[in-house]
Amino acid sequence: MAVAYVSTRGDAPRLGFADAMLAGLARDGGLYVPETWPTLSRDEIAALAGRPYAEIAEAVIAPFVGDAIPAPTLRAMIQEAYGSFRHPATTPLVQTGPNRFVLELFHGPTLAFKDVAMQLLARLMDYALAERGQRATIVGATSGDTGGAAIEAFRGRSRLDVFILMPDGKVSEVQRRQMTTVPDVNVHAIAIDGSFDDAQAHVKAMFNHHAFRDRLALAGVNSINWARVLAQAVYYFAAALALGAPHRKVDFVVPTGNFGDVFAGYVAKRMGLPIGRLVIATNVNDILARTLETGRYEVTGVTATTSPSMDIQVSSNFERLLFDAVGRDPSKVRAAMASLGQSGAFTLEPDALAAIRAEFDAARADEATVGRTIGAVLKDAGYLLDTHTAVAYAVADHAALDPATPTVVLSTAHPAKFPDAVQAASGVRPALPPHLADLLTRPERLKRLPNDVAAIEAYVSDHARVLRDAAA
Ligand SMILES: Cc1ncc(COP(=O)(O)O)c(C=O)c1O
Ligand SMILES: N[C@@H](CCOP(=O)(O)O)C(=O)O
Repeated sequence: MAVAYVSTRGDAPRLGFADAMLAGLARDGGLYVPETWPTLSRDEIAALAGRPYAEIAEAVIAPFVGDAIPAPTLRAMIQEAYGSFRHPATTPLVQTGPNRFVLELFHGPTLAFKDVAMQLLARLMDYALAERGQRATIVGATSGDTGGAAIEAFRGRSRLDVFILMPDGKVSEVQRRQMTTVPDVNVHAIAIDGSFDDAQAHVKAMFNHHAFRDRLALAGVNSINWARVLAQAVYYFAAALALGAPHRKVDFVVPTGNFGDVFAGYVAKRMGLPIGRLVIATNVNDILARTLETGRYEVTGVTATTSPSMDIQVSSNFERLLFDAVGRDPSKVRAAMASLGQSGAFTLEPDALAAIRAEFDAARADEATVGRTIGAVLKDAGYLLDTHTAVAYAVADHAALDPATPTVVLSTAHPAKFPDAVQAASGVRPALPPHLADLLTRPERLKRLPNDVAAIEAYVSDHARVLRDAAA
């Protein structure tokens, strides 16, 4: 049966899978979520043990897609998407200690976990647009990895232009170059004089500017897009199955910024995967750790760290969790988001906080701890962590988790994306894999714009092929 999608703010059309995917942000400013959670039975989960990643992906994703895409077409897209990964397991597990595992999510083309969802999303969106004979204009915000993964996945696609906003000077050189060295005409890398939170706010403002959104046929590739989160739920299944699920529980520790990745773990749990604890690991930009501690979600300034992709204060997907935590009452979500817009904060009701604490723990790791962790894990386990993964590894070291339950630390990026920080912490300078070996000498193309949504809208309007074709 087809699942329908509703907005967390309750005032946008109820949509099917393809429309929700193409919509990105709901028209009321909320995020689409499934109206009900499809589940897999214990036997259905058990039957996936030992199956290839693509088969697990199909079993997890198909119930959310319903009849929007014929099953053989979906299967082919999934197989093609993960065929581009450099590891046969797609997302392999590496044991680094007693009951401690690292889930390597960085074997896709841009060396970050974003590839897992983005390689599939590009195929899903292309298919949906081709079915309708339409084009779209993607606007996205990045703190480093979403942009590169989106550009790689959508480059050269005739139905889509992609405009990515990054905070100028605040992503690593490798991350910047993955966005600026792609010559395809449908790719536009834009640096704004602001933070990731500013970039994300501009993207949401463009979606909430309905005349602009409709004229450009805007689409989103950030985790505001439900399909992104859905594709990320798959690796929780793959990892847990490899460690004995559904016959035993697994805990996950997730380096967190925009709350998409750890929310995907929550989705897997809602579907029936026996996950124990979901641990939110933040760097010193610790809004989520503070929220779980105090019940108050309060935005403060962003501090630059060695894990730049997690230098985020406004965690978009927290709104999806909030929706469930307040009993799916959209008026409560609207009130919280209005308060966030007006005063930069909202307070969780005691029941909502208790519901969140029932599933999640949260803690932060400071810069010194992250550096020490990279050095210690290399020394003790012979394993080189990237800085984001190290945040989660450090949090896992101190979390009150059951030692008898396997702990999986999500490794969201390859260390070679952050060579300076990793070298400073470990003495080892990680090398880029062969397909990116000449990245640092490729010519760059980057547009710099002020931190101003009107200037960004003007640039997108001037360059989007949707409008040029309409005018021709
Ligand atoms: C390497 C890396 N780790 C962790 C995160 C945080 O993930 P999320 O934003 O889904 O919480 C990001 C950014 O999304 C990232 O690029
Ligand atoms: N950390 C991300 C920020 C955007 O997150 P998303 O999951 O909502 O796309 C990045 O690296 O760009």
